[in-house]
Amino acid sequence: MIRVAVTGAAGRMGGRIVTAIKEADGLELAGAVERPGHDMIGQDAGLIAGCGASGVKISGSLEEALANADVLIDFTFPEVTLKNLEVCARLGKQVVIGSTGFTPAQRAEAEKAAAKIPVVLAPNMSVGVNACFKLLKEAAGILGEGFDVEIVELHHNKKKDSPSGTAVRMGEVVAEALGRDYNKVANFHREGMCGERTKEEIGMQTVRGGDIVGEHTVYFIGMGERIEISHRAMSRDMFARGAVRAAGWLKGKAAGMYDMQDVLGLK
Ligand SMILES: NC(=O)C1=CN([C@@H]2O[C@H](COP(=O)(O)OP(=O)(O)OC[C@H]3O[C@@H](n4cnc5c(N)ncnc54)[C@H](O)[C@@H]3O)[C@@H](O)[C@H]2O)C=CC1
Ligand SMILES: O=C(O)C1=N[C@H](C(=O)O)C[C@H](O)C1
Repeated sequence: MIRVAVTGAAGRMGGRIVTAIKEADGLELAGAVERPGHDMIGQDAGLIAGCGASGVKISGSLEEALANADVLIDFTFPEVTLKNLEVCARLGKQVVIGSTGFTPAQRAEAEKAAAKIPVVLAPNMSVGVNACFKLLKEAAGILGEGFDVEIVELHHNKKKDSPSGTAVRMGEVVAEALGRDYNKVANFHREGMCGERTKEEIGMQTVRGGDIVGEHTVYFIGMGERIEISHRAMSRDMFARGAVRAAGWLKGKAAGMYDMQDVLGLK
């Protein structure tokens, strides 16, 4: 049995992950953590998630939640994730990270911790989005320079980072396939007399509102034709199932940084 602890256990993703662990074969919930001072500390993690009593109380201490766990699933925020990674590296626990919004410096810090323990870090745990990454590489390779690339993402009004981690990864995949540097060609802002679109830029547009779970479209816009590769998430459950699958996959893996493409055998 693989014993899993979950951070952000009372959050939007945390509750779905607690439920997905309950539904998975070969894994069990061994710990749950929330931000110190959170109202749900001391409550049963399964009851808070709505999937029935789990016998695991939400703790305010990561060390306490990890005491009986092999692996941590962390969907919180980059600053919190990096602190949690440090603790896991010290205790020799495996980690699955779904948090998004890492700066390049924060990403480098995560890579450093992953030299000591096996870590899966992915901005999107769904099979569909990971299939889209492959399709985008192929589409960009076929369409080449003749098509303008624009990426639009839509999410709920509580999302804190922009653009989404998934949109950034989509931009990186397309840029790499076209021989461009995403950090140089991503254009996040057009306003006023900003001039004509350059051939190289990749436009990154963000929409926020209501309860949209997550939608991403990459437009390849040519002269007289347009290709759109879209993914729409209808619930958070497939993200949670992907994270749980990654937690099972980590068993026996060497220290290092992995992503969902590794877990799904798409590399
Ligand atoms: N990789 C993927 O497939 C997906 C990634 N995400 C990402 O997951 C992250 C979380 O998203 P949501 O669940 O919507 O946010 P949320 O705000 O609902 O949940 C985050 C939870 O973390 C808790 N938290 C804050 N500080 C903490 C600490 N020190 N220790 C333990 N818990 C702490 C908060 O109290 C909250 O309950 C975001 O970065 C989001 O972009 C979301 C969906 C899918
Ligand atoms: O915050 C969210 O909700 C989501 N975040 C991820 C991202 O930033 O790409 C994945 C998903 O779209 C939901």
